[in-house]
Amino acid sequence: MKTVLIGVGQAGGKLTRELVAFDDRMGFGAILDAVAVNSAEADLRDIPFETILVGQDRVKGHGVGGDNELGAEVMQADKREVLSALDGRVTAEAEAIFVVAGLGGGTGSGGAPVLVKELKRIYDVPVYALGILPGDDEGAMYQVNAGRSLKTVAREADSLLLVDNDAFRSSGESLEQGFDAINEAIAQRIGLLFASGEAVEGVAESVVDSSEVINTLRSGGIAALGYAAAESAEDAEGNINAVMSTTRRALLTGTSLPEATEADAALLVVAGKPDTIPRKGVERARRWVEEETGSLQVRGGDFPLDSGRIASLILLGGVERSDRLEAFMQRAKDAVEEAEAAEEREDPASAWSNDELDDLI
Ligand SMILES: Nc1nc2c(ncn2[C@@H]2O[C@H](COP(=O)(O)OP(=O)(O)OP(=O)(O)O)[C@@H](O)[C@H]2O)c(=O)[nH]1
Repeated sequence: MKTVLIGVGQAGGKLTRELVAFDDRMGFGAILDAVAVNSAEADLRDIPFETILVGQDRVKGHGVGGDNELGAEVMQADKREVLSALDGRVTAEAEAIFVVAGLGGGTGSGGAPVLVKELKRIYDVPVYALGILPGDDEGAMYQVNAGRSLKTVAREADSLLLVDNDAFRSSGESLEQGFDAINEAIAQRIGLLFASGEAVEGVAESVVDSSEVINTLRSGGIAALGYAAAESAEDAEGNINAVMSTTRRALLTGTSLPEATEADAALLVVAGKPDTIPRKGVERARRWVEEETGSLQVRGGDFPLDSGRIASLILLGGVERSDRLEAFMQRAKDAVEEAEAAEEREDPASAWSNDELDDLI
């Protein structure tokens, strides 16, 4: 799927940089172009593609300090600059636009929904968001920002592909220490998804096409991506069980949004050397995904790749009902209530000016 990426905020910019690096390293050519947008000048310094500084008159290049309403305002005020930087980058070849952002901060969390809405008015290709959820142990501000941003982005975008930072975290490591490794892991999975419609090697009928990705995301709402890989056997027959077990692991323990298994639609992509991909194993795995997700729309396809490993990549569309998401929204709602209670303690009159309390979930 030929894609144009827009990274917003620090996390958005770093993850976009990682995605571009992975696509280059693998020689896929699925990412047509990328830009990074931020209100913090320092965060744009290490970005090797076009950058746009927003909100300079308001925050003087210092970022919005986690204030996502300010993040939305500066994006709204400077949207013309961002959109004109995209001119000529979203070419006729582009099949999708992805806005990439951490949902817990200020610039990405506030700015991404504004940008998605504008892009949808201008372009005919689907506009997706790739949103990063804050870890469990991040502060209340991050949870509140992410709860609000998630709702708005999911409404505005054609689909919001969610990545939970906790899903990729190694034990004993702080979230910050792990960011580089987390970004690499996410970039590998999402990068394979972008490339999986590109069919670099092989032209068999079973090869997955970009339209399968788009159709899986068509139901809108929230999406997740699962991945697992194993050593490949020499031939297809020897990989029947491997495909089944990588598919199970991809869905049950390898998704970007843990415990998201119920879905409206799914796409199972099996990547590996064409003559080692077992038709029987792929069909069996696809039926298993159908049962497990409860979806009758499970698409499937191969991703021919010259590799000694065999991998399952599962894209899930419409995972709003997942326990993990409900738990997160509850966490965000609790954090909002706590913040409002603290505000009321300081200023009792503020209780009457606030109507957002019950609107979060
Ligand atoms: N996966 C991942 N998450 C990150 C990274 N950096 C920050 N985050 C997460 O993103 C959220 C913070 O968003 P940032 O992108 O740093 O903030 P911002 O959008 O630049 O906004 P301001 O700094 O407030 O202007 C937190 O929940 C972090 O856990 C990163 O490199 N990778």
